[in-house]
This record gives sequence, C-alpha cells and structure tokens, in this order.
Amino acid sequence: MSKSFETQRNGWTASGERAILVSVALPHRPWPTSDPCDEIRGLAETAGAVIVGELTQKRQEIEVSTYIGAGKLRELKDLVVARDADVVIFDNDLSPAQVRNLEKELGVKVLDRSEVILDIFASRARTVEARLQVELAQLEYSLPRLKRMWTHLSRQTGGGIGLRGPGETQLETDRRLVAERIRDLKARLAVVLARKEREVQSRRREYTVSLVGYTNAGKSHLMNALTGAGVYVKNQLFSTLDTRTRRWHIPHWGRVLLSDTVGFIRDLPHHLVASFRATLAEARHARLLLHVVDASNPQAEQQIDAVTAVLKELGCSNQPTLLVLNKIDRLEDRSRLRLLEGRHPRCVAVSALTGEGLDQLADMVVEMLAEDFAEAEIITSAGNGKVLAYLNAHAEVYRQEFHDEANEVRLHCHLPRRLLQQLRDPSVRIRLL
Ligand SMILES: Nc1nc2c(ncn2[C@@H]2O[C@H](COP(=O)(O)OP(=O)(O)OP(=O)(O)O)[C@@H](O)[C@H]2O)c(=O)[nH]1
Ligand SMILES: [Mg+2]
Repeated sequence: MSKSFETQRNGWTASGERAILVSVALPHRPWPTSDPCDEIRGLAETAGAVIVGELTQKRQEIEVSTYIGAGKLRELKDLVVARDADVVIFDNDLSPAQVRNLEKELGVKVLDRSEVILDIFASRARTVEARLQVELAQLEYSLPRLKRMWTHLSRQTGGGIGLRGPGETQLETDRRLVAERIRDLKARLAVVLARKEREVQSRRREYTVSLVGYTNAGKSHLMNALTGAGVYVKNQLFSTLDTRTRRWHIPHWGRVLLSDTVGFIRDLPHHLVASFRATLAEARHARLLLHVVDASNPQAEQQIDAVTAVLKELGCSNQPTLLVLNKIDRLEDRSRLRLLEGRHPRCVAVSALTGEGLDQLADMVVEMLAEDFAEAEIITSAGNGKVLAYLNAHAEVYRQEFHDEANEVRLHCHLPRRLLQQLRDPSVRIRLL
C-alpha cells in the first residue's frame, strides 16, 4: 500500500478518508470520559474523515519508538488491513521519529492530535490574518518533521533544485527555506498584531466584551442571540476562526462591543496558541470576558479548566470574567447545573437557543462593567513622567490640570479599578469620585 502521502504532509485533507482512531491513556493523561475516543472522533469527523475503527490502550509509559507496544501495534496493523484504512489518527502527540516508525510499520499515513487540529484550522482560515497564523503554526510544527515534507515545500516556493545553495543537501535547503518563511511570516504577523493592538486600543473608550470558551460551546450562537448578527454557527468544532465584533444594545443602558473568538480545546498545540495572539487581541484588551461553557456536556468542568489554562497562557487570566453556562435547555435534570453554579460563584445560566437567562446575563454584564471601573482624581508631581505616561496609556483621561505653585498635576480619569492598585505609591494621591 504505497501512497504519496509524503507530498501532502502539510496539506492533509481528510475528505472521505477512512480513519482508525487510537487513544492511549497514560498516568499523567487519563481518558477524560468513559468514551476514550470521544474528542478525537469529533476532531477527525470535523476534518472530514470517516471513522472505520477505534483502538485504545492504557499504559504506564509510552514505548519510545512506536508509542504503543508491539502487541498493540500488530493488532493495529491487522485492523488497518481488515478495514482498508487510509490513515491512523492518534489522540496523543507523537514525535517525528514515532510517526516515521509507525508509518513504516503500518504502511499508511499516521497523524497525531496536533496535526488534525492544525488541519482543521487550515481549512477554516478565511482572512489573511488567520491564514498567516495557521501557516506559521503549521511550519513551526513541521520544522522538526521536515524530512517528509520537502516536495510540498519546493512546490510551494516554485521549484526545489534550483533553490539549492552550494554544497547544501536537499534537507538543509528545506530547513533554510522553512526558516526563512517562518521569519517572513513572523514579520508580517508582527505588523498585523501592531495594527490590531492600535485598533483595539482606540476602542478603549467603549465597553468591550469578548466571548471566549471551548469549541462548540455556543459562543457564535450567543453572539447572534444577543446582537442579531449573522455569524456562522454549526455543530462542528472550530467553526469560528476569526474574531468578529458586533454592537450589542443593552436596553436602558447602552452600547457594548461584543467580540466572538476562536474556540479553545484541551492540549491546544502550543504554536497555535502563540500564533493566534493577533486574533485574540480583542480578548486580551476586553473589559470583560464572557467564558461560555456547554453546561450540557459531561466534560463541562474539564473544559472550563482547559479554557482557563489557555487564557492564562495568553495573558488574560487577570481580566474580569463571567462564566456563562449555556445550553441549559438541554438539561433535563438541573441538578448538574446547580453543581456548576455552586462551584463557580460568578456565573449565569442561559440558553442561546431559547433565550432563557439572556436578560439576567445582560444585567450581570452591566453590573460587572460598572463595578470594574472607577472615576478618580489622581494627583502627582509634575515631574512624575512614569505615572503620567502610564495613565495616558491605560486610562481615559478627561481633564489634566497643572498647579504651578504645588508643582503637581491633577488628572481626572476613568480607569479599571485594578490599575488603582498598581498606582499605589507615596508619590501618588488617589481620590475616588
Ligand atoms: N440546544 C442548544 N444548542 C445550542 C445552544 N447554543 C448553541 N447551540 C448549538 O451548539 C452548536 C455550536 O454552536 P456555535 O455557536 O457554533 O459554537 P461556538 O462556541 O461558536 O463554536 P466554535 O466557533 O467552533 O468555537 C450549534 O449546533 C448550535 O446550534 C443552546 O443554548 N442550546
Ligand atoms: Mg463560533
């Protein structure tokens, strides 16, 4: 069964491919549910694969060369032949050498969890920004696996042989080309990121709220329900890859800018998190995060933890956050909801589908936005450039007065309360208004 998968490495399209799933539980990575393949099945199907078999194994430690043990490998090989599979998908992350050994042994393409997630992202990326981010993540992921993707790369850059430098092997050439492309993508993304940061900063005067959460939690649906926006909603993983911002008019209060964002998942490939910094600029600068959870999912609690971990990695962990327990219409027995509510003091239960709880959500958003900000007069010496620059960068300064005789500046500001903590200094006086 020889296949030309080497040439497709970085552009795997699983449409209709017959896949066997493998999930290995290890002491530090147990199966999250009684159904070990639950999530990888969702990912593989989202990528377009047809599942023709599943195999699971519990191990104390991995087999270094092939991840699974020799007996399990034989069983897997038999299954590949019996089910005429095209691809084997691991729910774990494999090293380049493990992939190579497994492919040699099995005679079919072997993918790991990160690769499937990257593939889904690649097929969903629509905007220039999302494409740049996904390409960067894919190349960084591929660099150590380069041996098998050179044909793809030379195709992309318009011919391989002619590009080779004197005395370079093909692999060295490939490494150099990929490294150059990574540098180029990073430079372009830095420009995008700087523009985004400026845009987001210019919205600082507005009330900005970001929807974040596990993939398929119902963020886009909630966005539509609140703003009437026509955002793509589908029962699949990672349907939203680009941030969209819409106006949300909260009756008797005012306007909020609401952003929808890319969904998170457990063990999100590290490169993907890092490269999605531009897309998540909205979330980083939002005055309030709405962390949406599918309360009907038995894994709700683990998904909350996974999202919290990614938020931390993105530098969003100190932002005011309201947990939104969504899809409560699907809960026949509400005792599970009570459990979640008991564990998370700041939460609200809603259904984006039926509209239940949305008024209460709006009330809590208003309450949190108001409580999170303060009006204050800040008095400091005219020479305190550091504090003045800090306030001008992070607060909304309405008025600034110099008092020559005391050599001080008085600034009348609207600012997040947490900044007040950071201004605590003998040289600064704060008067709340
Ligand atoms: N029953 C029910 N289904 C919901 C509710 N909210 C969303 N859904 C469904 O859940 C699925 C996922 O919804 P999305 O809004 O696309 O989820 P998302 O969080 O934006 O997902 P990603 O963009 O993939 O991160 C869709 O099939 C929705 O119809 C709800 O309150 N109740
Ligand atoms: Mg979405």
